[in-house]
Amino acid sequence: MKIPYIKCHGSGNDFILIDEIEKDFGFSEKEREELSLLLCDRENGIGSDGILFVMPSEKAEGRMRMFNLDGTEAEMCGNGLRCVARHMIEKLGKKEIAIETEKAVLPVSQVEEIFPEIDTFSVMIEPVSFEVDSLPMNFAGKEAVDVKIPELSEERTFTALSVPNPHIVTIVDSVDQEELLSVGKKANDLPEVFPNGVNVSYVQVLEKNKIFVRTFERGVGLTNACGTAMSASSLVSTILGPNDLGTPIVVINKGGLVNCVVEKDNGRFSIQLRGNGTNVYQAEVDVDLGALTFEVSEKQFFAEENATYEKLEAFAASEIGG
Ligand SMILES: N[C@@H](CCC[C@H](N)C(=O)O)C(=O)O
Repeated sequence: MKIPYIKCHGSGNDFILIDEIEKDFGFSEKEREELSLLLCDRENGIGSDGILFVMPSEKAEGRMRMFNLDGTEAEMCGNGLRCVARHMIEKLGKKEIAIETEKAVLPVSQVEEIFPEIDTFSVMIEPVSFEVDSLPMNFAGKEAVDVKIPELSEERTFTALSVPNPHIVTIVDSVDQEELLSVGKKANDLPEVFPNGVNVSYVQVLEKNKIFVRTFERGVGLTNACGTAMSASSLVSTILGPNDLGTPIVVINKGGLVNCVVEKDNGRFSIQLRGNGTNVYQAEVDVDLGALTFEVSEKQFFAEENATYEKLEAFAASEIGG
């Protein structure tokens, strides 16, 4: 089976984008899982944090399904949605469209650059809920805001929310990556508390409306960035920290930076996530799922936009002393 794909990323959170609108491969659910396991593998595969399947939709201009590196499907993917938004916006020649995701049809658009020469895409992150049932999380209370989860840490307090994939967020003085790795692993090996697993983020407030976020992603591990996690972290650091509603919050991550605007309307929160959707290269992969082998054709790199992105990356690194 020959599958054309685009290797792309949002803030260094990298994906294999497969356009099923161009060609219907008729993938079964098992094949989507197998493709993710085979192709995302960092050692023996193409290597990526997940696969973005772009599909036809009856409700919007397109549909996104996102599978993690471990073959599980996520309800939502913020960085991935920006890549899909870019792909569909360029394909249709429109600036504003809607994309169907697992839990909602979401508006996406091309917006003002957040960094010089970086084509910027805005995606709406919703529905947002603090109800523990929405993650789900087993907890003695309807919400878990700034609470201890003794199974994870004796000291830290966490806030649980779905956006709509499950997240817990803690605000720290400085991000300890080893601790995050250990807490992330524990949280995803704790079905009695998080039956579906959970994304875990450590957030450092750099200044008002500027934060640094590191995330242990469910189904992947530590990634350069997680769009829904940066959105969740912006919201939590607005409620519990100094950030403002309705104002762009600069979110620095290991792979770059994004802006998040947290809004509250009629008691309901939503978040606009704005950032890059960068194409690294395009190629074709010839996959034999029976033999679990594949071969990649010659890659055509998008050299100019990758060079431009390096400037943003260098700037983001300088913001955190890297
Ligand atoms: N990196 C993504 C989120 C991907 C899904 C996540 N690992 C999950 O299982 O919920 C993002 O940018 O939001």
